Amino acid sequence: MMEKSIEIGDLNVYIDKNHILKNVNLTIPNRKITCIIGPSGCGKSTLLKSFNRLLENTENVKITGRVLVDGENIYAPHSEITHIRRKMGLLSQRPCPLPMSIFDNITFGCRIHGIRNRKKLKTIVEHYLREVGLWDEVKERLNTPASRMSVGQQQRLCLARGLAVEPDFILADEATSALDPISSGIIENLFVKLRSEYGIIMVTHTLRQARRIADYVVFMYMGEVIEAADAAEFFDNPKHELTKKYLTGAFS
Ligand SMILES: Nc1ncnc2c1ncn2[C@@H]1O[C@H](COP(=O)(O)OP(=O)(O)OP(=O)(O)O)[C@@H](O)[C@H]1O
Repeated sequence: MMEKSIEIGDLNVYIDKNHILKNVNLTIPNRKITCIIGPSGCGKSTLLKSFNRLLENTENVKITGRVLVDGENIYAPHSEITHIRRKMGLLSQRPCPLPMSIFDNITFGCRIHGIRNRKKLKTIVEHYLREVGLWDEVKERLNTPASRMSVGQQQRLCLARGLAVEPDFILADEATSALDPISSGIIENLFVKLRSEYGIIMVTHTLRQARRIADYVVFMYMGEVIEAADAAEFFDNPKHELTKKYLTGAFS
């Protein structure tokens, strides 16, 4: 089977006439952790949002170019948004559990996609809570509100909720920056475990985090992709002057 990937071609994004993403050409590999790094405001989140058409919620946005997910241009006129989003699990900076029980949080997406059988839903809940290492912590209180969990647990719950709809990719926007070091480490370790099954794309502003877990690195500066390479190559043998400066901490 052909490996799924995200291919970005001549992607330009304008917001209020500001040129935010400048002619981005890039292939994001599947079954690897890709870290998008670069200084604040360089367009990391905008690039991530372009992968599941989240930018369309922004006012005065204009997007040109292609994003091919699994060979399909998600910006083609007849492309359907639910179908695209199903391929992408999204993890935001702050955990955002739905205002319902732990159980219902996990099954929310499945129910939208038509799974109603209670026994099947129970199996799904246990499977994905185990996948994120939460089962033993919460199995006795599946029907209590998710909001009562700790922030770190909530973030793992949100990850489990995303996984439950069986996406191909996980998009994580600084998904550990609001967490304490222990919870943050748990999420990092989960990403490392999950990369055998999913393409994980994470925006991070900590270079150290990228050094710890990235397989592939995309370095952006002022809306442009300056350099994209396998992590070992990127960190040990950067090609571009700007990359070298960024890695030595000349700017951050
Ligand atoms: N909704 C919006 N309206 C206007 N400008 C926006 C909007 N979203 C992003 N921008 C602008 O686009 C540029 C890129 O923003 P983006 O959030 O993608 O950068 P980033 O690299 O993720 O930054 P950070 O690391 O600070 O989160 C910034 O100049 C920002 O001000």
